[in-house]
Amino acid sequence: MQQLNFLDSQDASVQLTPQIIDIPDASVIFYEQFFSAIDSEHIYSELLNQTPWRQDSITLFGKTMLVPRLTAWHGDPGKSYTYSGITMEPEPWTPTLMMIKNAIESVCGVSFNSVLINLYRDGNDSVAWHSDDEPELGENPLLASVSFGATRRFAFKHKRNPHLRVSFDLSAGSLLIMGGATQHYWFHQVPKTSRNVAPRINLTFRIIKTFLN
Ligand SMILES: O=C(O)CCC(=O)C(=O)O
Ligand SMILES: [Fe+2]
Repeated sequence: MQQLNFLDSQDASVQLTPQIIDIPDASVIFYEQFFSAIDSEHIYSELLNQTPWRQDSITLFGKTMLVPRLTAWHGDPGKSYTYSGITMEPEPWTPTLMMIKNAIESVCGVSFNSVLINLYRDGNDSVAWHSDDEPELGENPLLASVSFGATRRFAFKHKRNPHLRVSFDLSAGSLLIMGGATQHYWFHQVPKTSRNVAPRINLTFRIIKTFLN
């Protein structure tokens, strides 16, 4: 088995047993502690300092507002991505991002070509109900979501039966994998919280399709 706590090989506190999030019409797997606490702290401060954070705005129903979080987009050259009307050209992979990508690819069994990074500065930052179903992600996208920094709540809501909801905490070092029909049938969100929370960084690794793949 591959050594996953690659930054500090003395720290064996990683959890390599996946949990299945048992919801209908979806394929969701969760590793509560994929990266150790020590590795997670290290990765968090590297990402916080090295990432070219952007503050985007979106226009909805003629009203322009700031996106309630900072974002960055890294990936292979040419894998541009349109997200809520914003087209992003990818920044290059950094050694930190490559290390995370290699670690998660070893359990996902695919090769990701891009990553969207979100910085939730405090409890006022959030991501509203959505599904990652943009056409460039393909029919049944596989998304791997890694979190560092403060713990935030993550929730799923079924599109056809909104009473069907599941939520759980994403803490530092966790890995959530969504595949199969998940994006067809479910929305997800990270709601605002009135609790006094420190910043959180989330990365969603994605596969952007082009005419070549
Ligand atoms: O921050 C998270 O856990 C989720 C982010 C997300 O859903 C997205 O960027 O599409
Ligand atoms: Fe998402």
